[in-house]
Amino acid sequence: MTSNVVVAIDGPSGSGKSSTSRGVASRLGLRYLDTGAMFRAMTWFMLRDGVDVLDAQAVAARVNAPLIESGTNPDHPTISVDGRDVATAIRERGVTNAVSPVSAVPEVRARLLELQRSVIGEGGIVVEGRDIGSVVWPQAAVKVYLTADADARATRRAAEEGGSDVTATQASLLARDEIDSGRATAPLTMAEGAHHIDTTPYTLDEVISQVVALVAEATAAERA
Ligand SMILES: Nc1ncnc2c1ncn2[C@@H]1O[C@H](COP(=O)(O)OP(=O)(O)OP(=O)(O)O)[C@@H](O)[C@H]1O
Ligand SMILES: Nc1ccn([C@H]2C[C@H](O)[C@@H](COP(=O)(O)O)O2)c(=O)n1
Repeated sequence: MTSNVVVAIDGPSGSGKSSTSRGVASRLGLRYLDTGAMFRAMTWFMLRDGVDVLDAQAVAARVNAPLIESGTNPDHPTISVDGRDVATAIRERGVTNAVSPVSAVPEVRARLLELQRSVIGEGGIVVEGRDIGSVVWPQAAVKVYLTADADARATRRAAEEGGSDVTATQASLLARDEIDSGRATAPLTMAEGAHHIDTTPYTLDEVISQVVALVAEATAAERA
């Protein structure tokens, strides 16, 4: 009975959205959509095209040019731009530093919103980002807002990157949070009806189990 469910997972940078969402989708046999990867793919395209990413008009003028495609298998998610696999390229520092200003351009959000909704379609999917429960799919059966202390987020991310400097990593995460929370269109916010999970004291497996339990509860309530 979870087949058409939509699970919306939002939260600040590095709070555990991707790992939790993939784990939940895998356990429940659902699809998975990483909307951050779509914004990163758009940013990668702009940088490759030589667009000044701080010039909102220049970004808006090119917004319809790239074909962005997301594969939704949680065990092997993919992302491509004009048929080219950009899964690794979109995680590079240049994209990470430019993605928040590009994401604040209303035309970028409008184009990707349409794409995100078309992928969600009939449901059966875990979708993660910043505005999924508030804007993209406010009718989601389960909405989760993940957070973690800035120290925990930076330590986890630095370890994932193979020992990056924790202080610099934390500064980068917090800078993105500030732009993502402060933008005029679809800012990062906890959606109405969302369950807040502070992941700081929990292992990834424990957080996945908590979300799986919320999905079971919501789908049981729907059946009753
Ligand atoms: N509950 C947890 N306990 C310990 N480590 C965790 C937990 N959740 C996630 N992690 C680890 O923290 C790191 C960041 O997690 P993840 O990439 O899922 O965050 P995110 O919110 O999707 O980040 P971003 O917004 O930058 O895409 C990863 O290395 C992940 O394995
Ligand atoms: N729904 C979303 C998802 C992502 N973004 C922007 C803001 C993030 O800083 C950036 C990269 O996302 P991440 O890979 O860190 O999840 O994309 C957004 O504005 N809305």
